[in-house]
Amino acid sequence: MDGMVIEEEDDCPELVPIVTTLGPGEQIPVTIISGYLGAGKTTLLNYILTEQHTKRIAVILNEFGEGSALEKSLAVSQAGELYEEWLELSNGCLCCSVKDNGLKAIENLMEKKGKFDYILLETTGLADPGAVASMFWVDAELGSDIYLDGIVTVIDAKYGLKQLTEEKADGLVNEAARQIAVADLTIINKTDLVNEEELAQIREAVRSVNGLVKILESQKSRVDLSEVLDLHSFDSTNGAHLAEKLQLVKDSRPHLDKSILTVTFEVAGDLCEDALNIFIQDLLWEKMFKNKEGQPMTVIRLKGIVSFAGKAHQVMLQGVHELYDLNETPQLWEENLRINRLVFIGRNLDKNILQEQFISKVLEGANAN
Ligand SMILES: Nc1nc2c(ncn2[C@@H]2O[C@H](COP(=O)(O)OP(=O)(O)OP(=O)(O)O)[C@@H](O)[C@H]2O)c(=O)[nH]1
Ligand SMILES: [Zn+2]
Repeated sequence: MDGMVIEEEDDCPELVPIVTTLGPGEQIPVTIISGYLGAGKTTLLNYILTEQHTKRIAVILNEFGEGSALEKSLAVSQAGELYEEWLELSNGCLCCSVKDNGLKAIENLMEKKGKFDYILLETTGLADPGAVASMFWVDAELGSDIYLDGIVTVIDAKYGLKQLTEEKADGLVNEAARQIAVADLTIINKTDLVNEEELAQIREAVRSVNGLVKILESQKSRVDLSEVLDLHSFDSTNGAHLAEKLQLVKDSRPHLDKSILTVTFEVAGDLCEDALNIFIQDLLWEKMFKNKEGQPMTVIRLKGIVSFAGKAHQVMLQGVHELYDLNETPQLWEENLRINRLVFIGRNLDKNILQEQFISKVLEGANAN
């Protein structure tokens, strides 16, 4: 090796060309499993692995090891058999680690072990699942083999309420509330530890944060897996299902002080597509909208079905943090029944202000400019 420059061993898993053996539409779903410390995430993973025998499932666990080193375990399960591979990641921050290395690590593993049918990703208890979700979402646009199927948040029936009401310094968003805000499905676990009244309280608190989320209850994270896997939460071919759901959403009562909550409204008519993009960007990126107290509205999750002038099909709107997407669904509008429905989950949201802005800026014909 005389005279040769030896490159430092990189912490990054080696780069592997992505050989796509999957046909179109054969992408692999990723379900993100989030939840506060000790809520029952690993218990849920283990339950899925023992119950689900027909799928080859890859599990990504993120646990903090000694010091700042994060050890990342990749395990593959088939018919309940587990084998593991360890990846050392230099970065203590999950979302950054995943952003830089995670997808490559998954693709790398698939190279070596063959394709999986499903990927489960357990985030650490304090992680923001929205940040992890965004990473898969961005990649989906780059034509990845992997797509985000849904975000599942496990909640501790006994301590969940306390975790939700914990005040954060400097106006930071409570992590437990954030995890519920971005979830497609929540599982209130450890129901054996509470009575009916306590269970009703936590259920109500979850609903007050996220008016759209499905709520299951469990002991030892035992839930019907058909309610957890293959949710297709972000799939525009699922537009009819979302449209139905949006009709049932109600504004949530602020349950907790300064909390995250859900607001929803519907407006009949056609929208201007460019104006909608500007409205969403002003809201998500520029944080231009303020509530009556002058605090900027922060949207964590956004969903909607909207109607564009001249388009026969319904369009699905999806947003997580600062990312959003508009996709045409297979659903056709019924003439004269074009009703835009939007649901916003976040902080400092003022429904009336949002709705007024939406009508004056985005609705065709109502435009004052
Ligand atoms: N009583 C009771 N205990 C449970 C239930 N589900 C899980 N546990 C226990 O709660 C503890 C935490 O469960 P985990 O599945 O490790 O929780 P986790 O969310 O993965 O925890 P972290 O990864 O440390 O954040 C374990 O001791 C479980 O056995 C339940 O339904 N009832
Ligand atoms: Zn765990």
